[in-house]
Amino acid sequence: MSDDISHPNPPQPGPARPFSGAERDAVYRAIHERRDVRGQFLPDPIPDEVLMRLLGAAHAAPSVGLMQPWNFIVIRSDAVRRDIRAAFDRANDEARAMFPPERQALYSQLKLQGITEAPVNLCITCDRTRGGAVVLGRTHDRDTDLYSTACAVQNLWLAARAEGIGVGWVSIIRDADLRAILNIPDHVVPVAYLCLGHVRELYDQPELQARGWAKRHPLEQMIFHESWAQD
Ligand SMILES: Cc1cc2c(cc1C)N(C[C@H](O)[C@H](O)[C@H](O)COP(=O)(O)O)c1[nH]c(=O)[nH]c(=O)c1N2
Repeated sequence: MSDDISHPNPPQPGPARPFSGAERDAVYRAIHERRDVRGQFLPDPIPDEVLMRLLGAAHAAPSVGLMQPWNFIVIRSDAVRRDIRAAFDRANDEARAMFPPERQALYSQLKLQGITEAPVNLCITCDRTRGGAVVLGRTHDRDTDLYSTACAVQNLWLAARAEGIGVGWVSIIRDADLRAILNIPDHVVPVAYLCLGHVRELYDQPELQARGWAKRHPLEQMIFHESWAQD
């Protein structure tokens, strides 16, 4: 059953305007040159209009049923960033201990956050109640609101690369600490805690790969045809 047929004046799509070669290259460049930034933040403030463009990119993300479940908690205060940093330090000690002993020395050498160096921190949250009890597209997978919020994070991350702003995602924090420090209510999930700031230098590959912690897999290994491939 569709009510489109009886719609007196159905909306019509406009032309799919093609990208020029340069525009297309710029999109791929942002994708491939985006990096997770931990140690290269400059102290220069991020102008409000730049931050608003980044938040506009996040807010333009796809979302299940157009739910737009996100909010953006903008954090500039030294006191809050110090509290978050302390929460990270506690969690990072726990995290290190979870790895096999032979990996712990290398883990200790990794810088995994730039919370106090980055002039802006941003917590992107997901309000699981937005849009009411039944949301189009979320009926059979409740977590699609969380996936939508991750799409917003990635939009911001790519736009930031184009703006010369580095972004670092910090997930080594206990959920309860984040909730307490930022006063986040129970029906809202903090999806991403991000550090933002200008950067002059970026790695040309994932820093975890450059430091010998992990390797990027070849694309060919990730593609299956018709069904999950057996080994
Ligand atoms: C959900 C999620 C959570 C985290 C990350 C990413 C994502 C997607 N990453 C960054 C991650 O290590 C990085 O993206 C990969 O190593 C690939 O590097 P590039 O992003 O290509 O530079 C990350 N990095 C870090 O130093 N501390 C962290 O807590 C996290 N947490």
